[in-house]
Amino acid sequence: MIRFSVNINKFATLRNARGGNNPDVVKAALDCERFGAQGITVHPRPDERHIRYTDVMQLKDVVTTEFNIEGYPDERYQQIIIEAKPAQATLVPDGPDVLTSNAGWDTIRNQAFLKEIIQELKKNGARVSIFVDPQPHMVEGAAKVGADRIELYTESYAREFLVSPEVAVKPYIESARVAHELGLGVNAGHDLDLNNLNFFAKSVPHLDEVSIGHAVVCDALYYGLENTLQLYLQKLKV
Ligand SMILES: CC(=O)[C@@H](O)[C@H](O)COP(=O)(O)O
Ligand SMILES: NCC(=O)COP(=O)(O)O
Repeated sequence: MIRFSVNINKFATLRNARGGNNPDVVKAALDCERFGAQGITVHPRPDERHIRYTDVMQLKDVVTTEFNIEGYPDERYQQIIIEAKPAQATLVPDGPDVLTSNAGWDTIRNQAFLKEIIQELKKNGARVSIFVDPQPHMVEGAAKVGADRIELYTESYAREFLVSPEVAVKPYIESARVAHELGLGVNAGHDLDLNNLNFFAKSVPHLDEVSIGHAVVCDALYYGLENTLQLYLQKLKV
């Protein structure tokens, strides 16, 4: 079974646009769980443009599915992991000023840094996943630094899917195989949507989890949140 984690960042973007508490991000997380999500993902960025530190601290007490916290592992992020104790910590190499995540880790160049951070995060009981491009040597690097899982960065899949789904998915199939052989779990995310998800889920072996946020919230505007989550869950039945 491929697990579906809903990234709730964009609920917070909408809330922050008016300064009040509408939509209520905690309620959104609980509703996503009620409608079938098997995990809740957040990516609290340093400028708190969507998820805030205080959201994470409220969510940690109420999320009953897998809580996944993404972020660049600076001191602020490490402190969040210590306090929130999520089931999964997903390390992303984003600079503080990026619009959204735009690359995977260079697991070779950052070997020493990642090794040390991962050891520390694991002391807090978190499973550690690292965000990588679909390149077998980066997956091998992820195993060497002690990650439990990789998250395959699917932006290029989503873009190239529009031209040729088979070509787009090829590097992901290869990377997932390598990860599995090395004993790593396989997550995936970024720009997955109702059009491209089923082909990805059917094609990529050993897929444990996808995290999807932006498209879920866009689709919910048209179909409603409960229907939208059901549509995504259907696409993951392979
Ligand atoms: C790590 C990742 O893949 C991202 O998709 C991320 O969580 C999205 O972040 P934003 O919602 O800030 O664009
Ligand atoms: N890890 C990817 C994620 O959480 C959501 O990415 P997106 O669906 O908002 O692009």
